[in-house]
Amino acid sequence: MRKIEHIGIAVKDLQASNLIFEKLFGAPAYKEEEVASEGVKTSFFMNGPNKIELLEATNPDSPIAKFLEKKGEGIHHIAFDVEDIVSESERLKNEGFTVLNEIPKKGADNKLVAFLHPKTTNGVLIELCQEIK
Ligand SMILES: CC[C@@H](C(=O)O)C(=O)SCCNC(=O)CCNC(=O)[C@H](O)C(C)(C)COP(=O)(O)OP(=O)(O)OC[C@H]1O[C@@H](n2cnc3c(N)ncnc32)[C@H](O)[C@@H]1OP(=O)(O)O
Ligand SMILES: [Co+2]
Repeated sequence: MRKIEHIGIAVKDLQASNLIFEKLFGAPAYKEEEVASEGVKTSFFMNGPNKIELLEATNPDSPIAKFLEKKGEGIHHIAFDVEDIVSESERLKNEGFTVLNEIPKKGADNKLVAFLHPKTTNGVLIELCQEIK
């Protein structure tokens, strides 16, 4: 695992939250993207070297819809940049973490992604991200 790639924030209304984060950072989202397989609409902001991903649910079975129901809006996951997502997932599995998808999935912003169950990471959902070259 290398640096933090992004922090994911669950929101109820993406457009309303875009306005809040645009005011916060003084610059608009550089990208909006729907990822149907995850049941989310996303927007991305850069602030210096840091990336923030806002996520709104697009259906009631989405992980974001469930999270909002249980915990409300707020930080949903921390994503780490990895060079090789398959070998890093394997390493983490061998260390005892529960890898939720051993076959990486296509995420947003040109990434392959895999998740570690928050029950094995002190209650924090961890996303691994490998850039698709
Ligand atoms: C846009 C693509 C991608 C990107 O490119 O960046 C994304 O970021 S996609 C983000 C959305 N996708 C995911 O989150 C996929 C991974 N998540 C999951 O597979 C599930 O959400 C889960 C973590 C396995 C939980 O699912 P499930 O067991 O069905 O939900 P429950 O609501 O019953 O929760 C069980 C348990 O886990 C706690 N929980 C759930 N989500 C989180 C979270 N984000 N952070 C911390 N804890 C979480 C939940 O509170 C429950 O705890 P207990 O009540 O104590 O049992
Ligand atoms: Co993410």
